[in-house]
Amino acid sequence: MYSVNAIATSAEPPQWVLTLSCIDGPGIVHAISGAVVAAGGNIEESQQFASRDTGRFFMRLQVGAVAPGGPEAPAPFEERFARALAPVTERYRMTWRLDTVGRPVRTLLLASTATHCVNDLLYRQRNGQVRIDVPLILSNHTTARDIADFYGVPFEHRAISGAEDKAAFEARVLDVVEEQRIELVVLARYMQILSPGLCEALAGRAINIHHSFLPGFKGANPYRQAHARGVKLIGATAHFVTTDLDEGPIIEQDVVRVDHSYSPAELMQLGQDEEARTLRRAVTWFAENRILLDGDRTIIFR
Ligand SMILES: Nc1nc2c(c(=O)[nH]1)N[C@@H](CN(C=O)c1ccc(C(=O)N[C@@H](CCC(=O)O)C(=O)O)cc1)CN2
Repeated sequence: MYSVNAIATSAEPPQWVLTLSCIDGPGIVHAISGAVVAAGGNIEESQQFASRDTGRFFMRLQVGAVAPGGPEAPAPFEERFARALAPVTERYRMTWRLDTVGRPVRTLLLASTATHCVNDLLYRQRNGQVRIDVPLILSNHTTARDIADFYGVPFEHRAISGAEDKAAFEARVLDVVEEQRIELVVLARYMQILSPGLCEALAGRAINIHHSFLPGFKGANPYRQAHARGVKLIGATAHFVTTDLDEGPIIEQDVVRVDHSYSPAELMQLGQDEEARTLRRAVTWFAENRILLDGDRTIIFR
């Protein structure tokens, strides 16, 4: 299975990022770098990992084009590279993806009442730190509308007060994903549990920010649980969304020290920065093709 996304995005010479996985074995790196050279490319960044758990090999390459191609009319680098890769990907039965470095990822934000993660992502998108395009914010509350208006991002409110509303909301998510060619759905403190059907449809392309250091304190009120438990560290966890609540493969986590003097409200206040920072990193790594899945675990090439 492979895909090629190649839209040039800036004046700098274009770079490509190749991510791949396959059953581990000898000669993979040699074969891949040979394909880069054959296509007239230069490896500018390379990371790899062989998983003893699953016996699979994972690799991320960032490649620049050096040679314009052969004597005949030069084909674009991504075509030359895909052609050179074909025998290698077939021989090793690879799952691979070729993308352009810096290409903004089409991202749908889902929100509820909390706005700090939406605000942070739109601010970072605006200043070019997070390479995403956000065609829509979809929310079951109206709280984030002002922030969406400030950043000029379309906002759609659909209230949820029962199962029918929830099903309609989820149907709208799927419509938007198709209509807007969405590559990533971000649950930016979206507080409704997604159905198994939607989780399956969005498998590997929906990221949630959970407001605790998982696996501790699952559910909707982790700060209250943390306060009651008297923890000395609180945190946040960005993970892929699966049917099992707060159980999806973890992408990034962060913590901050607290003590007995913090009320639940103060823990929530303090935790907002951790949540925003943790989600920002996870979305950035997704946009830069730095996340690969090894079963229920992630490999992060950062
Ligand atoms: N299928 C999944 N859906 C969602 C996940 C997930 O991991 N898998 N994460 C949540 C986010 N979340 C914690 O991070 C969370 C959100 C909401 C709830 C919850 O109990 N919600 C209640 C309604 C609460 C409300 O309306 O405020 C419910 O849905 O009945 C627990 C955890 C997002 N979705």
